Amino acid sequence: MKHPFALDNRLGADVRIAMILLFAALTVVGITPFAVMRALNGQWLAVALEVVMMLGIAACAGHAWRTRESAVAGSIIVVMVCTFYAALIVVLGPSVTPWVFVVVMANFMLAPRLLATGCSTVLIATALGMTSFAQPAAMATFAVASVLVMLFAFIFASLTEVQRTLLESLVIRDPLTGIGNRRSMEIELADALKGHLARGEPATVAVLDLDHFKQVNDRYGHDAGDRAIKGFADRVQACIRKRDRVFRLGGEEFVLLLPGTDHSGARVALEKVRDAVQAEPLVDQLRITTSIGAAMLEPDDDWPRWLARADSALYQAKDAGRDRVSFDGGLARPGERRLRLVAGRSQRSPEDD
Ligand SMILES: Nc1nc2c(ncn2[C@@H]2O[C@H](COP(=O)(O)OP(=O)(O)OP(=O)(O)O)[C@@H](O)[C@H]2O)c(=O)[nH]1
Repeated sequence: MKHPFALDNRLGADVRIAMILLFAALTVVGITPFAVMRALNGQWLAVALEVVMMLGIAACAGHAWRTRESAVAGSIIVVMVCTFYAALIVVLGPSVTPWVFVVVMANFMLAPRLLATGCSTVLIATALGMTSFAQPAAMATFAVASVLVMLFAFIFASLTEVQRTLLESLVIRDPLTGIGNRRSMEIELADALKGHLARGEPATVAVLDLDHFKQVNDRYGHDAGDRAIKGFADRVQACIRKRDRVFRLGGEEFVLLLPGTDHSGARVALEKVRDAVQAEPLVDQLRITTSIGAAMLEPDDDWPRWLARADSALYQAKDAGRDRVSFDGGLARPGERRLRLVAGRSQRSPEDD
C-alpha cells in the first residue's frame, strides 16, 4: 500500500523532478562549450569524462521523467557528478575547481541533505587535496568559501523542507482532527482500489457518522461539538490496525478504509469501533453513538461508487435506529440505494432524530 499521505510524495517528487530536468538542461548548455574547447585542445580524457557525465545525467533525468521516481534519480546524479568532478579536478587541476561551488549548490537541490553533505564534503576535500593553489591564502579562501556555500545550501534545503511539510499538512490534513481530509481520502481510496483489484485482495470502506450530532451542538455548544469530533477521531484511530486509514469527510462524517479486509473481518473491526465510541464519553460527560455503513470492494467498482455504496449502507443504519453497523447489499438493489442516498439526504429532518 502507498504511503498514508501519498500527496506528500507527489508534491516532493514533482519539485525534485523539475530540479533534475533543469539541472540536466543547464549542465548540457553549460558544459558543452567547454567539452568542445577541450576537444580542440586534445584533452580527450577530460572530454570523455564530461560526455559520459552528461549522458549519465540525461539518462537519470529521462528515467525520472518517465517513472516520476525522482528520489533515486536525484541521488544517483549527485554521486555521479561529484565523482566525475573529483576526477576532472585530478585531470585538469585548478581550472575546474570553481565548479565545486555550483556542484555543491546543486547537490542540495537534487538529493537528501545527508547524501548531499557527504558528497559535497568529499568533493571539497578532493579539491583542497588535489589543487595546487598559488598561495596558502588562496587555499584558505577556497576552503572557507566552499564550506560556507555548503552551509547556506544546507540551511536553504532545510527551510524548504519545513515549508513543504507545512504545505502538505495544509493540503491533506483536516485541521481540527489532524487526520487525512477529503482530498487525501480520494487519493488513497483510488490507490487502494487499483491495488486491491489488481491483487484480487478484499478491502472494505466504511462511512461513520456521529448520531444526533446537531443536538450536541445545540445543547453543549459548538466548542464541545468540536472537541467531540476530535475525540471521535482519536478514539477510532486508537482501535484500528496500523494499515487501516481514517479520514474526515466533513462535518461529523468520517471514512474508514480497511485494506485486505473481507465482510466478516470488517464486521468485527467496525463493531469494535462502534463499541469503543459509545463505551466512554467522547468529551466531558457526553456519550455519543455512531452509525456505520460499510461496503466491500466489488470488481466493477470505481472509488466513488464504492464509497456511495458504503454511504447508502449508512442510511440503512440510521433508518434502522442508529448505533449500528450496516453492510451494503442488504435490502435494496444498487439503483434503489442510490435513489435512497439522494432522497435520504434531502428529506431527513431534525424530527427524524
Ligand atoms: N461542532 C461542530 N459541529 C459540526 C461541524 N461540522 C458539522 N457540524 C454539525 O453537525 C451537525 C450534523 O447534523 P445532521 O447532519 O442533521 O445530523 P445529526 O444531528 O448528527 O443526526 P443523524 O446524523 O441523523 O444522527 C450539524 O448541526 C452541523 O452544524 C464541526 O466541524 N464542528
